[in-house]
Amino acid sequence: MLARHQDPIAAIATAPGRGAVGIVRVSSPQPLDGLIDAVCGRRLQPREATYLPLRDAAGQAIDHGLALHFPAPHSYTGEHVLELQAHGGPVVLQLLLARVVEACAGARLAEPGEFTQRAFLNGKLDLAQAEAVADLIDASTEAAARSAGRALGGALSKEVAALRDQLIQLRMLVEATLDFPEEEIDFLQKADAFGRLERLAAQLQAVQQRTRQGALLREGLKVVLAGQPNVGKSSLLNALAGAELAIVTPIPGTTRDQLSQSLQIEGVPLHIVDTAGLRDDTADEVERIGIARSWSAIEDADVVLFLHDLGRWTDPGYAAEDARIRARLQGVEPHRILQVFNKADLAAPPPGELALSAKTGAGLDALRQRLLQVAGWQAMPEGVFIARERHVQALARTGEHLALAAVQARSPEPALDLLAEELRLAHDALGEITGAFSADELLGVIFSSFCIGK
Ligand SMILES: Nc1nc2c(c(=O)[nH]1)N(C=O)[C@@H](CNc1ccc(C(=O)N[C@@H](CCC(=O)O)C(=O)O)cc1)CN2
Ligand SMILES: Nc1nc2c(ncn2[C@@H]2O[C@H](COP(=O)(O)OP(=O)(O)OP(=O)(O)O)[C@@H](O)[C@H]2O)c(=O)[nH]1
Ligand SMILES: [Mg+2]
Repeated sequence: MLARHQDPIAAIATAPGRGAVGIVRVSSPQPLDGLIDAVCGRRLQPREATYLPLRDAAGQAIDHGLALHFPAPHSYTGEHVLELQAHGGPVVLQLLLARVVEACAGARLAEPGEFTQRAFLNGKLDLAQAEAVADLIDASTEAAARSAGRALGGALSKEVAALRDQLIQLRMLVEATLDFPEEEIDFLQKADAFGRLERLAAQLQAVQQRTRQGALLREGLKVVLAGQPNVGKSSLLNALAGAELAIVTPIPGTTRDQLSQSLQIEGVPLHIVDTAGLRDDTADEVERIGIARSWSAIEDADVVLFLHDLGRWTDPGYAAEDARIRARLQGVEPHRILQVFNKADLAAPPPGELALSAKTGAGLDALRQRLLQVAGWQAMPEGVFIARERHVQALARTGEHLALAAVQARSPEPALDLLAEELRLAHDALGEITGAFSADELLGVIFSSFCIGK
């Protein structure tokens, strides 16, 4: 494993396919002078773009492009980096890639995320920032991109560092006390150790709140449109998307297969899934399969938008079917179900219920706001940084250990060794976010999800 981190690595850093310009880059712990001589035929001024022929083994130009040399440690990876910026055709770039691997002793193709992994290993980025690099590339809305930019700039890392500094001070107090058992409680009280613990827990909650918002921006919300046939699920999808994506007809059972569309509300990505209308009595084999898929989509949903038809709401047959669906929805946590009444242009909704008309567009804005509310989104004035479920979980574990520490602190006879141990565990959990205490395995999972060349 260690030896692999010493290999020179090379990759095409730009997106696959045709482009105006494409970049091949190499990163190596060893100086790249031999490679530069071979491919560029001359020395390069550090960090200065030079236009020249990029040569193959026979000295023939593969392309004319820009070469850029970043000697270590002043590069993205912290290693020696050479960039060849060529014309962006796939064949040209493949030839250049093959050429640098051949001309650079010991070089191999980079694995996904390996350049960024090296930046992490060389201390150029911490783990939360490295993840933000991938999130910036994957961002599907402007809000997500901006908040990934903030995380890459170290916003999450700074908040975590502030918590960690407080925690370290507290640990020092407690650990010091462990060595002088006679005076222990008195000493801790004088140093306001327990007050510090409470303030730290409060500070953690604020960071957790912001991190959850960041995770929502990254993952988005999966909203499944469910309900009986013909209630207007596909019409609602089309109305939210502002385009005729799904087929709409007055015939019940129109939608057979799922149709997903990603959109955004105030920058929060929303993945809307239209499903086949739920009913028990269909004789149609295709529709039955579609309905089975509807139920599995409902299980996967963050929010099930359970849609009703006000035109038929008082019809006994409709009500009976509705009751059957409700019974089957028992397994879904109530906070994940959002009841919505469609076709408000035909009849008034039951009092207090959310109503809309997919046909006229009335009530759509209220629905959007309601979805954000269900998701737990709070419009924060600027400053949300992107985050991942992994960070949310690590903060939650930090909080659990702080809570257990507080139990000791509040007890009339605190067990200081237990208090110290919980604080240590809280510290470890916090360290996972920036990678201070990350297992190799975790690092592997994180970096392998990057695109190649990053
Ligand atoms: N052509 C090109 N564009 C790119 C990248 C790249 O690698 N190549 N990046 C790659 O993802 C991003 C930029 N990231 C970079 C981060 C650090 C350094 C760098 O040279 N750092 C030095 C010097 C810093 C300074 O002068 O302030 C250092 O950290 O010491 C370069 C690119 C986006 N654009
Ligand atoms: N008046 C009125 N009609 C609507 C409204 N929304 C949908 N419809 C009509 O209701 C019928 C069914 O609409 P769809 O969107 O296909 O319903 P669905 O729930 O997707 O139906 P299935 O795919 O069969 O499950 C169509 O004729 C729509 O034009 C509405 O708000 N008001
Ligand atoms: Mg439909």
